[in-house]
Amino acid sequence: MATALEVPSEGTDFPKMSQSDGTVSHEAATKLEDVLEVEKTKCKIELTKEILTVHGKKKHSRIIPVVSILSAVCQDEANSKSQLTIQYIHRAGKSNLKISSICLKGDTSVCNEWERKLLEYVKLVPHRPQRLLVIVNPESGKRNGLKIYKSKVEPIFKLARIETEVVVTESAGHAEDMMSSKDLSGIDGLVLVGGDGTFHEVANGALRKIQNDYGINPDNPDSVLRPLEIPIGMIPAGTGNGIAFQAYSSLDPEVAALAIVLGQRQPHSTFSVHANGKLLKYSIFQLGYGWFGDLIYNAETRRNLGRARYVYVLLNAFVWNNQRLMDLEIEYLPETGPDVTDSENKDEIKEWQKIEGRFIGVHTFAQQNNQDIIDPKIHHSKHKGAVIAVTKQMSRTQIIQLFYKGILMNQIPELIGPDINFVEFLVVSRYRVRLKSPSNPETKDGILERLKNCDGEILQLGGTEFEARCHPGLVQLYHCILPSDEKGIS
Ligand SMILES: Nc1ncnc2c1ncn2[C@@H]1O[C@H](COP(=O)(O)OP(=O)(O)OP(=O)(O)O)[C@@H](O)[C@H]1O
Repeated sequence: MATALEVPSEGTDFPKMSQSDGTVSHEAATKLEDVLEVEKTKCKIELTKEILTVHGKKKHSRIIPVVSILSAVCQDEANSKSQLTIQYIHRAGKSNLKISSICLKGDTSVCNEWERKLLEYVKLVPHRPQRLLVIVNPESGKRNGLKIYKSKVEPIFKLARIETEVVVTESAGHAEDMMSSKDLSGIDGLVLVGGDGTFHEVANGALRKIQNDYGINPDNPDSVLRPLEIPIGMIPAGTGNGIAFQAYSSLDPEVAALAIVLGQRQPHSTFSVHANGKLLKYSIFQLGYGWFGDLIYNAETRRNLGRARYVYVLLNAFVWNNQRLMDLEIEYLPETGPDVTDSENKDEIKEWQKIEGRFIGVHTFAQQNNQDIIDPKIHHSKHKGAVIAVTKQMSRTQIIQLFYKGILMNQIPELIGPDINFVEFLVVSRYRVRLKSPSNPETKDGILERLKNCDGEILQLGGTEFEARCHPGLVQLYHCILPSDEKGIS
């Protein structure tokens, strides 16, 4: 039997109803109590603003946090009796959220009152979305985004009584253009149905809009940017869906929809990428120059292969192993973070540092802001910067190490060790890259030197120099905390 006890309410950012001093408010302490039937057995039912409790034999009893209630629906039966069906979200396995239900029977007037009260309390749950803007890319992945939305996501949003405004994109760039002028007042969250590219467009449009609204010059890397106030959730319907996997540890659209209903959110660092005095794009997930950009360029030229294109480019990279070495000058502003207890680091003055050499590329990893940054020297500090990886030429074994253990599996800490001496990890708040001797822009190398992988999309730099600045918490992602993640969440 599934019980709602599996939903953690301690040690996570599940929204809580208690007051800031830790006490439960008078209203929350007020209980609604009744006796209703569960499978023909009379059971005592209690409801506070935080918990619904069904007392009874083991198979009937439940403790269901109000935050996890998906729906409460009362249906009339004969003789002034009704059935109240309560659906709730709970964990099932490591990376899964599931819906279970319990049916309570009793007098119609009592069941109606319970339905009313449950819905009232659910509406009070902090962060629970009531109105969402949904952007569907019908061309992502296997071109089934709309079908996924209609069959798997919309029914969940309807059960949760979430109002939606749905926009189906008509062309590449539509989502970004729309978001850059869309009035988001009254909207609690943005949901996109698609892949990483659609996420990137939605986030970029929304971030541009908010800087514009507040009169902030986004082109200047010194500008302090305004964070996006509402979270973004991704329903995986693309090819790679890396952002969705990072957020939910699952590529199941129903898990994503349930996580969005729960309203859990995680602040996330974002890079602004600048070149020639202009903001080019915001990057939320990954930013790769050199070899990491080549991979995405090669993958995009094989879009006809669908998901297999990523395997194709990796196999190619592995088999041919013809890495382009580039003479790079990398300047960076080290980030030591506010909570560093290590006295060695405490008084460190942040000054631009420089490394130069022949590298195959520079890659930036996605950074959730509540997690410890990965740096052996300052491992336990809560950090505000981001890790960039400056990579030297790799052997085939090292390529496997980097991809299997590192980027694809998102297990970067495992990369740090004596066998990872081909990557220099730097914790930065800002960095600049300059290619010292660029190739002719008409040649293949020249083309590759002038582009980046920005969230899995090709970003044209218009030159061979760029600057990227990390903005902690600029966006928030709907996500799903798994038990193994709890210690990393404050
Ligand atoms: N209606 C449309 N017609 C054609 N292209 C579109 C449309 N709507 C969006 N696009 C473009 O489709 C591109 C690919 O979308 P997306 O990245 O979401 O899917 P994907 O490439 O299959 O997945 P992933 O990026 O996760 O591998 C985006 O760059 C977007 O600009």
